[in-house]
Amino acid sequence: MGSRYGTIIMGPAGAGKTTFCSSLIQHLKNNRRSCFYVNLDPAAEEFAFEPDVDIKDLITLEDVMEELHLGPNGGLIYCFEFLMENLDFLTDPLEEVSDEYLIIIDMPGQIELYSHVPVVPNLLKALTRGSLNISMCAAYLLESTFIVDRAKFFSGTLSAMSAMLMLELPHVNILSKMDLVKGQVARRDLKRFIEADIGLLQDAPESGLMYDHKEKFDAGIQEDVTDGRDFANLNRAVGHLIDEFSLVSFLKLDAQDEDSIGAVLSYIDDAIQFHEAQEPKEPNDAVEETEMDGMG
Ligand SMILES: Nc1nc2c(ncn2[C@@H]2O[C@H](COP(=O)(O)OP(=O)(O)OP(=O)(O)O)[C@@H](O)[C@H]2O)c(=O)[nH]1
Repeated sequence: MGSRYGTIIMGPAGAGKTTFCSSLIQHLKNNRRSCFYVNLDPAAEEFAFEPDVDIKDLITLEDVMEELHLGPNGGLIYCFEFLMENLDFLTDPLEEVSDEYLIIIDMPGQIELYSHVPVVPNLLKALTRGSLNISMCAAYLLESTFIVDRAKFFSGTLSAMSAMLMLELPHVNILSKMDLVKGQVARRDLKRFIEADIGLLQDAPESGLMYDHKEKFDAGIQEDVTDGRDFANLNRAVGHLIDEFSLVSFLKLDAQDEDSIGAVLSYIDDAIQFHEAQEPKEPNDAVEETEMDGMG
């Protein structure tokens, strides 16, 4: 069991990470729970709740891009490497956080951070091992509106899977912005996406065409059929990969809905075994018993 408990909120740009953090903090406050909010996005601008630790007090993306003439992605990697060299900036305040707090870490949206550069795995190792010993769950957000475009959805699913494999943490995948999913067809489709049904990749097996290609096919628009088949084969292979891992499923999130936030939080709590840590500890029990004895 950890000494501290936390969740790291990840996902592509605009997936709703900061909004989810704010809703989660509000929900925790409503339920008289304590939280410790860490912003690790060196380009973040506005927060509904002021972070307890903000990477921008150490380094900002704007300064790095200006002074080192780096682009946004290179600049971001530099910011994280700088953070790793000055890790006390983050670990010292976290040392003060006790086990009844939920530590919430808001991350930037550049997905290369979760796919192939080692800086985030290294950061997480530093937080989850050693004296901090944070029991941590990764929450990976994808926009539910992606369901209108299956190729995007599956590329999102692959990015979630890549993060799961690279970070080696308990993982909760979340479909955000559920309030934007409207209409019967969208809701019917959604059911299949929640469990990442690979059959979706083979919706048009007779033609071997993907959704977008099928629409063009139905509309009589000429396409290079060989490309379509290759694409379908690739999709099938990707589908089997996702299926074989059986790891990718999604929770639904509407950041404006208190029940929806509560449901996602309960998955996070389970993943990090938060409630087990809050049960009365034996030494306290012993103190209570002694006090009871004294009263007699
Ligand atoms: N309708 C709806 N909009 C949402 C929801 N969550 C976030 N948004 C909107 O989506 C946009 C992006 O939200 P953010 O929370 O800034 O997303 P982010 O993932 O932190 O973005 P980056 O930090 O740029 O990667 C904002 O305009 C939000 O208001 C939601 O549950 N429903």
